[in-house]
Amino acid sequence: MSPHNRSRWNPGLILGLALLALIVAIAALAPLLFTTPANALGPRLAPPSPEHWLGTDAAGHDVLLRSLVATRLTLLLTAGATAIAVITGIILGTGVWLVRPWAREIFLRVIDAMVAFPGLLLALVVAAVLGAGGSSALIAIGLSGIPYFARLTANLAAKISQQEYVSTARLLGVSHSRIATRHMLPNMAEPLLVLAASTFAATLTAISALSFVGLGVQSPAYDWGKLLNEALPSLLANRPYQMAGPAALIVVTGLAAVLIGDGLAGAANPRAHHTPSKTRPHPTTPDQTPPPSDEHLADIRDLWIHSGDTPLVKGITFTIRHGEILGIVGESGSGKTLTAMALAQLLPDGLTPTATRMSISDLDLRRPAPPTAMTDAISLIYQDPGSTFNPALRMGTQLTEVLRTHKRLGTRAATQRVLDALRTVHMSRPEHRLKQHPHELSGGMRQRAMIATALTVQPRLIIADEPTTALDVTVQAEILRELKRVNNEYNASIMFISHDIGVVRALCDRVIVMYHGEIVEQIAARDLTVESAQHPYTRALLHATPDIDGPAGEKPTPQPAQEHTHG
Ligand SMILES: Nc1ncnc2c1ncn2[C@@H]1O[C@H](COP(=O)(O)OP(=O)(O)OP(=O)(O)O)[C@@H](O)[C@H]1O
Repeated sequence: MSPHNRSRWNPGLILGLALLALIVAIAALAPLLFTTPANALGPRLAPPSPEHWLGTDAAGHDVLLRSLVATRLTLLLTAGATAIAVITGIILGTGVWLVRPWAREIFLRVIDAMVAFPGLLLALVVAAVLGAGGSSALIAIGLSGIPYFARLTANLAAKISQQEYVSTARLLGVSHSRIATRHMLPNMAEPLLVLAASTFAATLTAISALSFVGLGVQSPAYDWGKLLNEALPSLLANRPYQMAGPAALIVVTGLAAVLIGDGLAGAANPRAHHTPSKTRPHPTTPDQTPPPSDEHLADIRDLWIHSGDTPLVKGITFTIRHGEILGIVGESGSGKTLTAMALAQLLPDGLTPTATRMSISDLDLRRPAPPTAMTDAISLIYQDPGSTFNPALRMGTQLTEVLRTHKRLGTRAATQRVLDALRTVHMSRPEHRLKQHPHELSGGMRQRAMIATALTVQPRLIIADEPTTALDVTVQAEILRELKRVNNEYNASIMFISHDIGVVRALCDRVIVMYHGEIVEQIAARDLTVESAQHPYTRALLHATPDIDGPAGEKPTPQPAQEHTHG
């Protein structure tokens, strides 16, 4: 989509709406005004003249008047068939991502097979079975459009279903229908509108084609396709003007649909109305009490994660104490994220975890845990604050969702809790933020909002997976300070995944070094120096880290991390 399409009223949309208004006006008025003169018989096969602008047909009907009268029936048939294809296609295409993986595979293969079958041929078969006529054409073309639309919707939904806000909604136990309607469909609205508009244009030609070959609308009714059919002998006899009326109306209507789809797509995109914010932080005091402290919070023993027969994480064992910040470092692909996702029960399809023990307090994470228990146990802060939130929903709706869904708080109480948390993490103008969409907040603000969400539910473990990698270096330091403060003031344990040894050393108490799916070293953060590290891989990592010269044994305040790339 080009940038100029992102304003609410763009020239394409205006032109499309004007053309559609014209066509709809013709559809509404022409049958009322011209049915009788369109049925009147005059001279046969007359050329264009002041009385008959586009001439007359073989029976002596005025071609222009019949083209105008046919508009209503053609539009109704096209709209009906489009509605069948679009609505059913959206339901199927979104639904496949909400069912179990094996059922999804079957559905997708069936849809693929149906897409491969030529749509018009399917429509011909259906029309032949149901008998020729307008309503059979409507059903036939509608049905033949479903697989195509379902496949496109499924492709869009595939991407959205992997977004972190959908994972989070699943983690929170939000119902399938709600995930589909609140989280997935609004984020597919833009491409779906464009697709619906092009489907309308394609349906128009398909319906007209069926009538043209004699399987659509039957006499005495007529649509544009039927008029083209009747004009065919004239075309062959060198009288092309008899086709001009229906042909021009088909082109204009199709053009209107495409222009509107493209224009609406720009308007439907919430990011199109971005107003950057210019406010400053507004610090206030926290009002929450620390949870009680025991010894070990998380206990993971012999955790394996397999993709088919391939082990990706190979029997790792570690614990996290209450109030501890555990760093996990290691090169890209060493299994850091998968370990975290296994704890959160959010491993991608196809990956299987096994462990002799995997628990947070008394919650056994080897079995599906109830959503409320998971919410109390774990909060996630992802790397990319841009995809953490649903771009179609206001921050207030998203930040209060967990409190409304799981803590059963009313909207007012939930909002108050969120506001307190936002103030705690030094979010500027928190009331205003709740009314904004995620794209209106900077990356740092979105990460603060994520930390605030963690504060509102007070989980026992916060998993932060490279939470500052996507941020500006100055913002990184602030976010790290907030994490440290949350840890200090609320005794929240944190599992902090990072590539940045300097940050890990500054922030964490203890560090796990991972390499090829195994833990090669567990070491106190203050010992994370070339001299103290035991394993050659850890020493190699430390050698490769330029900013590790802080005084050993002393824990510095988190400093702005070096900018680094994420593998
Ligand atoms: N869905 C999946 N299917 C198969 N293999 C996967 C899947 N997800 C990750 N892997 C593989 O598992 C290994 C560990 O991945 P993981 O994302 O945990 O690494 P990481 O240490 O977090 O890396 P990074 O720092 O780049 O995020 C990698 O080799 C990766 O290619």
